[in-house]
Amino acid sequence: MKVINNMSKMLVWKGCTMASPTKIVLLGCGSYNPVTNMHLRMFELAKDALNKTGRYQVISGFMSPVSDAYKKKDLVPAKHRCEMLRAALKGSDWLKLDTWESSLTTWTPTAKVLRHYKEQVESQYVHKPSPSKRRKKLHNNTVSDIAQNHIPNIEVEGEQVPCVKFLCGADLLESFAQPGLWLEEDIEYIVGVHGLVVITRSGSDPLKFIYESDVLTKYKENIIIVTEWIYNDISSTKIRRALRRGESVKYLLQDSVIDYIREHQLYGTSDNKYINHMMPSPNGEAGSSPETEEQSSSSSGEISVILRSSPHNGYDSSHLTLHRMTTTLEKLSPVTKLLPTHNSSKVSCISDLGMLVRRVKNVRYNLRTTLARQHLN
Ligand SMILES: Nc1ncnc2c1ncn2[C@@H]1O[C@H](COP(=O)(O)OP(=O)(O)OP(=O)(O)O)[C@@H](O)[C@H]1O
Ligand SMILES: NC(=O)c1ccc[n+]([C@@H]2O[C@H](COP(=O)(O)O)[C@@H](O)[C@H]2O)c1
Repeated sequence: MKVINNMSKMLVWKGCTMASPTKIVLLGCGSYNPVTNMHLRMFELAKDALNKTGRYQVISGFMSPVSDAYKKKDLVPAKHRCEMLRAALKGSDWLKLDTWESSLTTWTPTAKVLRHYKEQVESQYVHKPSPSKRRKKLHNNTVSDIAQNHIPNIEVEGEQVPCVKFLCGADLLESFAQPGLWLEEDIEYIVGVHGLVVITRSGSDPLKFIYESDVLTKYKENIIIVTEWIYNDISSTKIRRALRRGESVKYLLQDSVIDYIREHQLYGTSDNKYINHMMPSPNGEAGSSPETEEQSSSSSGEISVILRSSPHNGYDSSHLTLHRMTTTLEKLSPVTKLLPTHNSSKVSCISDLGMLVRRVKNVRYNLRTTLARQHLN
């Protein structure tokens, strides 16, 4: 009983009661180029941590991709980044995409995005539409919303205006110290008015960083650090690199995002048609009807053999099975005494651990076209 009494005292002292935790809307800003599982997980971590305090109740999370005007290296158009987010968020009932920031033709500092968001949330409470109207608008956030510049509606109960908190990784927090990157007054506004939820990231030390910053120390009560104990250093940069190199990104991104990337040939995947999915079954058949494509370059006399996971790839030249192609290659190398050379040729193939998969990427065999054809046929 004593414990409970002490606890309720503490909550009263903080200006809260167990019955009325502060409602929180989490806003994450980023490039989302592309959105990774870690971007999504950040929201889950933050929600759990805030709800567990008993002082807060997270009611919604919004992801706001930066506009094309940010001009970050390798940034694909906002249209694609929004679509990938939309696909990734289909599985969540509380996370949503906000296209307002990405729709602007100029880059918007994060403080301004937060201010805009705060105004939107507050205006929804002052002019609260009827629940039926709100429900109607809620799932209507399509790419065309970019033109409408509206913020998705927030499902709320009661009259308490939620607080908008900024969710970020510890690396973003530490970027506050980069000269010229953030305005002092913006940092003060973000931390002082909204507050931060910071997810730890490898190589960062947010506590030390806060200690070393006067402005962050001043508002340290408004900063909640959430430790990610399940070490996870996925970053969009690493994902783009893997895609560019034709490496699998499965289980790092949502499958729907991988499908979108492949369909639109983003991040250099047009050169690497095999980007995921293709785990052969134990009997040697690839799981998703792989196809191989033989292509020869008449000018150089070289041959490229490319595995494709798409069942309809638009080519009509002969298709080899995965197994046959692998075997053929293994036979060819010793016969022709041609070793893979690193700077010419392009052969992508996979074989298995128990049976097939070994993945050989971007290895080029200097084979004469005639010789290759003779052996392949
Ligand atoms: N693995 C991670 N752990 C913690 N925070 C992360 C992680 N990945 C991204 N974030 C955070 O997600 C937000 C959006 O970041 P952004 O889209 O720039 O992702 P990124 O993966 O860091 O991108 P890039 O690698 O392209 O710089 C930022 O606040 C960033 O700190
Ligand atoms: N001064 C600022 O408001 C400021 C500076 C740098 C990055 N950001 C934001 O941080 C987010 C992540 O940016 P990066 O992908 O460059 O880490 C983006 O939404 C970007 O707009 C804001």
